Amino acid sequence: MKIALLGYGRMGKTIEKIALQRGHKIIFKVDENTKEYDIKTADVAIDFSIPSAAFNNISNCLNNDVPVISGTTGWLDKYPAVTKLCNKKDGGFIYASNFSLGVNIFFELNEQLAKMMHQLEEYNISMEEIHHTKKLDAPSGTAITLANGIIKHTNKKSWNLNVTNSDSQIPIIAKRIDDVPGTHTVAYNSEVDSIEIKHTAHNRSGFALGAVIAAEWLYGKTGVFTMKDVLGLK
Ligand SMILES: NC(=O)C1=CN([C@@H]2O[C@H](COP(=O)(O)OP(=O)(O)OC[C@H]3O[C@@H](n4cnc5c(N)ncnc54)[C@H](OP(=O)(O)O)[C@@H]3O)[C@@H](O)[C@H]2O)C=CC1
Ligand SMILES: O=C(O)C1=N[C@H](C(=O)O)C[C@H](O)C1
Repeated sequence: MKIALLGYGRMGKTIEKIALQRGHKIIFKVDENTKEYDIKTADVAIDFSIPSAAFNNISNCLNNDVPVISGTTGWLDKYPAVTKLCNKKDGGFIYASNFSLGVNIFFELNEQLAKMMHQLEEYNISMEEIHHTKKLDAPSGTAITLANGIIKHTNKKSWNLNVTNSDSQIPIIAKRIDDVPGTHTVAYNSEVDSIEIKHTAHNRSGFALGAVIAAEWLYGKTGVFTMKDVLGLK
């Protein structure tokens, strides 16, 4: 496939390596300084840019009939508008807060655990995410997906960043340390014990491989999809 990379930072560069290994061509790379490009020449676009740029990047692809994958976090207030545009244009779109296979299994595990824990009032839930110091958004998109997975199965109504426990909210502690690629922990603590599930990314290759697999899967399809569709977890 001819792939356009919208965003050529840490993730864009890792995706390039994996896409080339899998026999794809990178036809152009867009960063903050790219003035003009013709998105129509791409078979598929992969957006790993910045929160303020993602919506325009995605809309430009959909308006030009180019299927698009986005892993950029921190722009989801505009997700309903993207869904509407994608359906109107009969385009193809996938967003995932985390494209790695391991995290998508972790998402399933998190929901199963939440279902098991929600009757046990003696346990307090909390979450922690740790990322590198260059990260622009907090909490991470992955932490928000995990929180939504818990909200679906419990009486928690929302999440709260860096605030201690409350009955209706899930506290998420966000830490920024050196070059940590991404570590997420969901913990249930009682007076007598703790249960924790944790995913630790050792590098960015898992995110990048998942994004390229998602792009391969999306090519030739129309609709708004998630990694559950790509991985057959539905
Ligand atoms: N879903 C997932 O699996 C994962 C998601 N992410 C998310 O992906 C995003 C990118 O992460 P990362 O690569 O680490 O970030 P980087 O800061 O390393 O890269 C961001 C890139 O976006 C570029 N950029 C800035 N403005 C625009 C624009 N208008 N159009 C296109 N590109 C632009 C930057 O250009 P310049 O260098 O010129 O400023 C840079 O190349 C983040 O939102 C992060 O949270 C990260 C890992 C996994
Ligand atoms: O910014 C990052 O680096 C990452 N962002 C994603 C997120 O916000 O969840 C995915 C991963 O944790 C790395």
